[in-house]
Amino acid sequence: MSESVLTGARYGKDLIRIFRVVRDGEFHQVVEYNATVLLEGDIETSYTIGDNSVIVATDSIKNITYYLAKISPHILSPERFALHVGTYIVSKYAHIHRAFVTLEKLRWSRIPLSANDHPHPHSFLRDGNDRQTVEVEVDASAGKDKLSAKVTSGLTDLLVLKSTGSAFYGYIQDEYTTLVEVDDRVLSTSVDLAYTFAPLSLSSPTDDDKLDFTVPEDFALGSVWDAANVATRARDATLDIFALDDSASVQATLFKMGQRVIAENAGVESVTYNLPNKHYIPVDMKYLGVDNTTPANAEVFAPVSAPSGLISATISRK
Ligand SMILES: O=c1[nH]c(=O)c2[nH]c(=O)[nH]c2[nH]1
Repeated sequence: MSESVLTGARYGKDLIRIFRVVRDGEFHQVVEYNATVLLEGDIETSYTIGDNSVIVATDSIKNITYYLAKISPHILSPERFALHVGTYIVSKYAHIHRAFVTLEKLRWSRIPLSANDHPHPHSFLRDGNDRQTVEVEVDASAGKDKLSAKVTSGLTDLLVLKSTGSAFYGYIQDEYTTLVEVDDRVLSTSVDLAYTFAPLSLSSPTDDDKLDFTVPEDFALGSVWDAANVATRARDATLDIFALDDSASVQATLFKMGQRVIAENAGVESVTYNLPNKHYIPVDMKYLGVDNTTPANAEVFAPVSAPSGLISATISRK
């Protein structure tokens, strides 16, 4: 056998499902997360010589995550909760140098009652399959008193469609071209968006029980400490541009979305969109003498589940 060496190792718990209620009398706030918590550090011997003494069991990683879901003051903010989990683990275990915490936040919105306009204080509705996403890396490799963190947030599975206001023409015509140029088409995509905040340095946690970081009081608007508003603005900007842009292509519309997220959020350094082009093909009825293919007469479409285009790009602050 030729010689080999371990060049990377990371482990932890995936698919930790968390639901948390925050009660204020009758008025409740709820969050539901799918979490992944992975660790790196001086753990090589667990792989190379079966040395389990360096392993924090993935079961314990799950238990820490649930404990922090119970006691963390940050539970309602996915960014801050992920930072708390990461900070806690790298601070508690001397040989763990990095924590990677990924959260998906599921939608639970208050039920608006039909009798009056007041949203219900403790009844909720899954009003969309899109999920907010957060990826946090807490790095203690420079020392436990010098924690730094990278935070990337975004959203996934935001399904949108527009029935006009999208064209596609002027592309390369050669022996492989069968696509017909159109000045009007159906455009649909499932938005996957990730935006990266400027790197953070975190204050070192002191309270052994909570191992928490502190949030600066004078945090800047649009920064990671303002992440809930950034998330709302990024989702709104994406939907606005999708609806209002007279789209020349998915590529051109994507770029405008990214430009707006950067312009509106001072703390966001770069934005990556992945946009599948979910094709809706006008059904050809010429054999019946019926025109359903010229853009003005295209009314019946066959949604095509595969293949789809896939357009992606990263837009960064200059
Ligand atoms: O907006 C589009 N971009 C493309 O690159 C492409 N390619 C294609 O076949 N249709 C489209 N639409």
